[in-house]
Amino acid sequence: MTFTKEQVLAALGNVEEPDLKKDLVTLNMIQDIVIDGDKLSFSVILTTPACPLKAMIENACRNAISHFISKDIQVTVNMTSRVTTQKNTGVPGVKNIIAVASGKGGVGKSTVAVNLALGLAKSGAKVGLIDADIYGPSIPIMFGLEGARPNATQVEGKTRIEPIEKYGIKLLSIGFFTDPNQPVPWRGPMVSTAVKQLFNDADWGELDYLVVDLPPGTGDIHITVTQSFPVTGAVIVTTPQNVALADAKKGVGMFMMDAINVPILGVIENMAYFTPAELPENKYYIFGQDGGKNLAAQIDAPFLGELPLVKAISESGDAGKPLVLEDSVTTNAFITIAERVAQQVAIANAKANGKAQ
Ligand SMILES: Nc1ncnc2c1ncn2[C@@H]1O[C@H](COP(=O)(O)OP(=O)(O)OP(=O)(O)O)[C@@H](O)[C@H]1O
Repeated sequence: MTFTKEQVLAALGNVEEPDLKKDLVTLNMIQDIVIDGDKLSFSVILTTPACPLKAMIENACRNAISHFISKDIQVTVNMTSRVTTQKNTGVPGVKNIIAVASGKGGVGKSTVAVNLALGLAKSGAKVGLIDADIYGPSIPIMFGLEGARPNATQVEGKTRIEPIEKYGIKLLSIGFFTDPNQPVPWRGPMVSTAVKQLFNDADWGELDYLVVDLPPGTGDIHITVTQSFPVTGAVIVTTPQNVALADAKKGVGMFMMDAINVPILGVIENMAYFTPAELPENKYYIFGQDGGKNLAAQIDAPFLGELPLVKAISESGDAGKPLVLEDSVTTNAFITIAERVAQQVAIANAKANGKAQ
């Protein structure tokens, strides 16, 4: 049997990228086509290694070859990825900045930021994490890094900070530079300078995603981060109670202001329901149901998922080994959320680059 590269491209031109609503060939996602007798291999370059549609796209490619050319071709599909970016993130080497925000404190914003960063890294992406929660930096504890001090060197008269590497990601926390027992009287300009240094004076190297844990509410740090660096988008964490939702809405309003204008990648509902460890099938919606989903609908943003209220989440955070690194039902919930965030980043980039319908 003989077939040509042109036939392969024509067949794969029928496979649509479901999020970007264009075909894989137009999007330049098909590469390395090799034909050897009745054997065919090619690569599909996804927009993120955390693509939740990976299996579906691979199947669609196989079906297209079988349907449009022949059932007898032995197809090898190499699913790979190149994380997309917009023109300039303002931090050299960093492709995407993802801000994690909440209206109220204590809703689990840091827990989500940490597990999101590690979930993205688990998929194979290069990830960094900045803890910009100047009022209560909790990331050192969640990584078992209390008291750690990153190395800083002077290069040509400028300070270069080396992010700490743990569990496969690079991280910096404002907590590494402050004494946890001393309330620091941070003032506006000092806060801005300190946070900007975490971005500008650190050797982040090449990163697909830089996740930023913002302080709760809306304030100086939000303005500094969003105005100094082109943030790809913000993820909003809320709990289901009305008070939390009302505050989350205020937070969303800030990102949507003309002067800030950061796309909302979606809403995550944390502590959505309680589930006892011995009865994981049972879900008790003790704080009410669908609050996060309704908020997402109101602001016309994607709903990225629910996380249960489970002891393992707080225990793992306190023990310095975030739950996404373990193997549990809740781990899967975090992984799904990380995939959906990566998907929304890819959509935001495609829109900004005029590549999505
Ligand atoms: N889904 C959950 N189940 C159980 N405990 C949780 C869950 N999410 C967060 N926690 C716990 O709740 C506490 C607050 O979480 P976290 O520090 O992530 O919140 P935050 O919104 O970042 O708070 P802050 O106001 O300090 O910014 C922590 O002890 C954390 O382990």
